[in-house]
Amino acid sequence: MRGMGAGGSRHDLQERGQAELKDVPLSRIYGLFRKYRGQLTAIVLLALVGGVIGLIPPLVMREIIDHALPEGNKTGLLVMVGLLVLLPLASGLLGVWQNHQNTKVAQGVMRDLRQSLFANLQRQSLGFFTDAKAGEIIQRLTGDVQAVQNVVSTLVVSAVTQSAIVLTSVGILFALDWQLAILATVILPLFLLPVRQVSAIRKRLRIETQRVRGDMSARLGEIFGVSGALLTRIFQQEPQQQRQFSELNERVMQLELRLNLVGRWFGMVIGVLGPLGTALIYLYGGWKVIEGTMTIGSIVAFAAYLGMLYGPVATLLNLRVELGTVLGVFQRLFEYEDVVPEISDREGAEPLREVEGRIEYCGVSYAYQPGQYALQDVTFSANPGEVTAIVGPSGAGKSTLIGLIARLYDPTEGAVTIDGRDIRDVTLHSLRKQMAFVTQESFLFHDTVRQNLLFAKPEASQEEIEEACRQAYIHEVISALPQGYDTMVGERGHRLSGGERQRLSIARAILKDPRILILDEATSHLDSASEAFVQAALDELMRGRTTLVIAHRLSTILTADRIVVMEAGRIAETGRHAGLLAADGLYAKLYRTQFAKAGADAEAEMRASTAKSR
Ligand SMILES: Nc1ncnc2c1ncn2[C@@H]1O[C@H](COP(=O)(O)OP(=O)(O)OP(=O)(O)O)[C@@H](O)[C@H]1O
Repeated sequence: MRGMGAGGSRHDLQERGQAELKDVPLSRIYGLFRKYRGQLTAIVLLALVGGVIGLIPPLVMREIIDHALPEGNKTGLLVMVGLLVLLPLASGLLGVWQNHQNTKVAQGVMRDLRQSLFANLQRQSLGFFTDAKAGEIIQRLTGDVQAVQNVVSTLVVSAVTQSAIVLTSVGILFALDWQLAILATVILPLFLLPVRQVSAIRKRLRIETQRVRGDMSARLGEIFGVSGALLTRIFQQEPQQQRQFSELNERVMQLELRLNLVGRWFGMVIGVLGPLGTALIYLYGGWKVIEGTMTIGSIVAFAAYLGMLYGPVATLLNLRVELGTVLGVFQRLFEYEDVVPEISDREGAEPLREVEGRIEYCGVSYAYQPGQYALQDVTFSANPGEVTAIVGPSGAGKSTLIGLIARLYDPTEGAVTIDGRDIRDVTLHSLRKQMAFVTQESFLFHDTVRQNLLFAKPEASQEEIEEACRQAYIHEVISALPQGYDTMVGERGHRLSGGERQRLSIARAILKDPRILILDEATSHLDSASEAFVQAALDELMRGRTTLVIAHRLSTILTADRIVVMEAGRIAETGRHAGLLAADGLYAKLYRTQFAKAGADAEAEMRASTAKSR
């Protein structure tokens, strides 16, 4: 199956909330953190020191109550109070530093992960993006990676330091009074039992909220993208979208409310249980004080320690749920890292040097899905400098055919060669350097006109850019824009007209100056003036290059050196216009239904506009 990787095929990529330890190789997670292990050790040590410092104040209070006060020792009192001020200060300062180090490590790991995922996504062939949802890719690269932040704070720091704090506190409790300590260690887990239940509920709610929020962003992206906004208005779907959105919106609100309410209840239970524990300690401990077997200072210290234990114990109880979530995130990220590109350089692939431009398809078949052939046994050649027009009904396999020459896909059977070399034997970079694609949808990035042009040739000078634009009959239009070549083209180039966008993408191809040109002529009808400009620009572009063109224009098929007629994935006929017309086959039928009509329409429009201008 295409796209199979160690993490499975891209079709298997799923949204998972939780994962088990056995599902995720820990060594791989460790690998991500390895280069930060020095910093991590420092973080854990700092957290331990901070935690231990935090444990001292109750002992100081015991000293004040049991010794300084009864003995009237003012100096001792001053020293102890000083300690009560300084200790939290020291632990606070350590906390700031440690938190900064935490974030540094987490951000470093996140940066490395994003970089590695981005690089792997860039290597993927087109098929990957046809199947994956853009929103999901963005979610993994931003949202999921963000979740890694929790790993450092939750797992590394919490697990180690909280365990240390709990162990030390329990040790101190036993040293203070072993009977009371046994009582405390028995009642504490009872009080904390609801914590697990509540956090499991909160976790579920949080995952659900994130999912609904994700849906909301995806919907908003579609609805308010220029194409979506246009479609909505044309089909007058505003009220329906309003309704759908308000449902989602309501759901987000309800979920957030429930999440908050569960949180509040939880806070309340802890708020009540905490003092209840303290009350029990005072009851039992107070009894012992009255009987003279325990000091007042010890009870105060004891109660303080007990209060300090709730947080860390709750965190430790939650650790399994947290660990599951974190592992789930890593699992999803590793899946993306593991998708093996379908198309990549073969071992020992050599660069394709300057070519003459002879293209041959030798017995090429291609199936998107096993057994379902979009192309079957296609054989033809395109001579250097000639124009080969590909025509055929919708779904005949024309786009698939031209995609193979740039190795957007590799043939299931057969081979495509350039100047006699199998294109799978040369490096992808050098292959694609030899060709330019002008597609139906002239995609432009949300950037300036200049940057969009430089995409084809980053080192091009202003003169080269302008020359290419002159040849594409677009220079005048650009010069008349408010900031000329520095004007932003708007989302997907929607500031420019369809014809202008096409000419800009033609200028981009001219700038690249390739030997091989792949064209997918737009089916949309431009007005005759625009059409004439686009045609003139295309003629300029095709001159002297080997051109494969999915033809929709009459002029293209009339002047083509060869016409390849496709039908249901096979070549039905090849030849030139006159010969094919005479043969009275599929081409003649297509010509009568599509091309002759398109030509007549264009001619009529041309005549009308000339009459009007007179
Ligand atoms: N990504 C894909 N996955 C599965 N099948 C596909 C995919 N892309 C195209 N196909 C199928 O392959 C066949 C050929 O499609 P192709 O786009 O090459 O036709 P076409 O001649 O360019 O059509 P049109 O003129 O309508 O653009 C069609 O049956 C189509 O449904």
